[in-house]
Amino acid sequence: MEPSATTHKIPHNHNHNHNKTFLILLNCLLLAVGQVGGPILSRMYFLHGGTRKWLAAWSVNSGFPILLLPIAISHYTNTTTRRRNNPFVLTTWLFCSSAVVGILFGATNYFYSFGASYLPVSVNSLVSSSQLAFTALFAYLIVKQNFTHYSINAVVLMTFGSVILGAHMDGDIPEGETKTKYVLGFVMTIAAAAFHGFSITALEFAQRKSGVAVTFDVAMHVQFVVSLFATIFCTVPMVVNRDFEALSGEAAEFGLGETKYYVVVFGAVIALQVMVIGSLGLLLCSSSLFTGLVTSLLVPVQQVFAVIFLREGFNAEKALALALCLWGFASHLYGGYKASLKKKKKNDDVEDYGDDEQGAKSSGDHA
Ligand SMILES: Nc1nc2[nH]cnc2c(=O)[nH]1
Repeated sequence: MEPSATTHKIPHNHNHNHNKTFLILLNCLLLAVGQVGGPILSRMYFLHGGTRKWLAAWSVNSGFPILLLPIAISHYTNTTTRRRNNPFVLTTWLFCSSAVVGILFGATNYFYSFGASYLPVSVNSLVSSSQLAFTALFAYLIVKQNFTHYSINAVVLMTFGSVILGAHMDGDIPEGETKTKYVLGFVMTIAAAAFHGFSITALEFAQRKSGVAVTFDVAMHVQFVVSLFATIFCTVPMVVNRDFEALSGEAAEFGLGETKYYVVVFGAVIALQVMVIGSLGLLLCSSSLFTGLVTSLLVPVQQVFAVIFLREGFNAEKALALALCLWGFASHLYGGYKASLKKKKKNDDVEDYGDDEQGAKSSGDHA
C-alpha cells in the first residue's frame, strides 16, 4: 500500500464535497429568502392597486446589475494574465444558450405575474409547484435524468398537492374577483410552471453540452446573461405600454401610500434577484431536478408567510398539499442518502481491492 496516495486523495475529495455542500446550502438559503419574500411583495403590489403585469415580470430579473459587483471583484482579483486580459468567460455556445434561456424566463415571469395578479399567494405558489412535474419530465427527456423509485414518488406526491388545490379552488376566490379571472390566473400559472421547468432543464443541458466547468466566474456570467435577456424581453412591452411613465401615477394612488409603493417595487426587485441567483446557482452546482424539488419544498414555507403577512386563509386542502410536499421531498432526500451510501460502499470496495493489489505488487500506481 502507498499511504501518500491514499492520504492525498481523501482530503481532496472531502474538501471538494464540503465546498459543494456549502455552495448547495448557500444557494438554497438565497433561493428560500427570495422565493418567500419576492412573491409576497409582488402580491402586495397587486393587492393595493398595482395593475402593471409586465412591471411585475420585469422586476424578477431587473436587479441583475447587482451581479456586476462579484464579477468585477473576481476579475480584478484574478491573478491569471489570460483571464485578466479576457473579460469573456463564456463560450459562444454558452452565451447564446443563456440568452435564449433568459428570453424563456422573461416569458415565464410574465405568466407568473399574470397568475399572481389574480390568485392569492398561497394558491399561486401551490399551483406553481406543478413546475416540479414539468421539470422532471423535461429532465428525463432532455438531460436523461435518472429516476429512482424515491424521486418518482417525490414528483408524484408534490404534484398531487397542486391538483388537490386546483380541484378545491372555489372557496379561495378573492373578494371582487370573477371566476373567469381566477381560472385564467390558474391556467397562466400552470403555463408558467411548464415554461419554468423547460427553462431550467434547457440551461442544465446547455451547460453540460458546453463542456465548461462551473466555476464561480462562469456561474456569475451565466446568471448575468440570463437575467439581462429576461429583462430586455420584459422591457420592450413595458416601453410599448408606457408602463414606466405610468409608475408615478400608480404610486400616488397606491393603497399603502406613495413611499411604500416604491419600497414594495424595489423590495420585490431585490428579493426576486436573490431568488434568481439562488435558483440558477443551485442549478449549476446540482441539477434541474434538485432545483425543482427545493423550489417545491419552499411552497409550504411561502404558505406560512402568506398567512402571516397577507392574512390569507389556511384550510384543510392547503394543509394536505403542504404535507404531501414535505413527504415528497423527504422521499427524495432519503433516496439520495441511500444512493450515496451505496456509492460509498462501492468506492470503499474498489479502494480495498486497490490496496490489496498494491500490497501484492508493491508498486506505486493506483488503478
Ligand atoms: N420564476 C423564475 N425563476 C427563476 N429561476 C431562475 N431564474 C428565474 C426566473 O427568471 N424566474
